[in-house]
Amino acid sequence: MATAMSHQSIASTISQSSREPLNVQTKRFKNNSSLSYHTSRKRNFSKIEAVASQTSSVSSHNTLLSPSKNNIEHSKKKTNEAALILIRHGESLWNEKNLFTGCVDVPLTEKGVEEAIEAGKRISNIPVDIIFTSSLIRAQMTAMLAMIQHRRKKVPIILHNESEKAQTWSQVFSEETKNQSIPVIPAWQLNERMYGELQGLNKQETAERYGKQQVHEWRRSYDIPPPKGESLEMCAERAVAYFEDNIEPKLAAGKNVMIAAHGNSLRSIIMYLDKLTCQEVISLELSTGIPLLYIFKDGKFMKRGSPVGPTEPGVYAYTKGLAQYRHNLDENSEVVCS
Ligand SMILES: O=C(O)[C@@H](CO)OP(=O)(O)O
Repeated sequence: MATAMSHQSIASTISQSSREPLNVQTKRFKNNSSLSYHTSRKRNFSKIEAVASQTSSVSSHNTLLSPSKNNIEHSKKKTNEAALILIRHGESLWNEKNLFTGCVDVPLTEKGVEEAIEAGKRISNIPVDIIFTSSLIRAQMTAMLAMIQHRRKKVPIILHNESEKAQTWSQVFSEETKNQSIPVIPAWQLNERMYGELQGLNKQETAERYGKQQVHEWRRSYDIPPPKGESLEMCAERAVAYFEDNIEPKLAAGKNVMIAAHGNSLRSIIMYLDKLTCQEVISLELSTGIPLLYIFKDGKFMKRGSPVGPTEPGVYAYTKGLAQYRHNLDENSEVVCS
């Protein structure tokens, strides 16, 4: 392992320029980086859909995402308000073993499965039209397990856009079925920060070997990468760019979005949403399996905390749209929950 890492304190290594809010930095990345930034039952459902929102699509290649008649109708009712749910995956087998995980693709533990189900219950009354996940199984398991709890009972379907054949072979040919589905878009850009030569090492043992301070810098500083890995800044460069280019346009079109990702890719996105400084993000910690709600309105993100339960009244008071959606779910509960 490379050992010639900086031993400066976190405070002294964060440069003046790196204290700029991330939105400023992101613009700089874009300029300078070579990285690519780039019946009654039916009526009831329609009513819920109309409130939940709205429009079409990421890519015209995938039939799940191409605008159906229903969606075209909904697009007429487009609002500029949408819900954004962020969720860090449930506990993984390597979280349990206290190993640096990064981009190693390990599944959830039983506790992680339970956390994902619990998270799903907490957000079961909040509309979700499209899901973005990392390409890693722990985030995808979390998204799927959470959505199985959702009252709307739509089926989350992973879009396979890795090749033309994969797209063609996974097409759906029923409009009705499409309308009862939620597209799940995997993106490597939302993956956990690549932990370099720390991946697979025990966190405690690494601290004993290299010193607590050094390991803390590797884990929580903004711009110090672990040996041959990504710093949070590098992770933000790809995760925030993906968010801006692919997720924000969906929210702007009134789509309700859920993102299932990782501790550090989500820390970098939250840094962008909350306009945190490089100092402030250091102390930001995310628990596994805890959903966080934002409302996107008029181009701004409003932090709404973590819904503690599906019936928490406060959550639905945030916007008229959410309250109406919840009301419609309750009115049609015998249909929706069957
Ligand atoms: O090991 C990892 O990939 C991450 C998240 O579990 O660890 P850390 O908390 O050190 O960023």
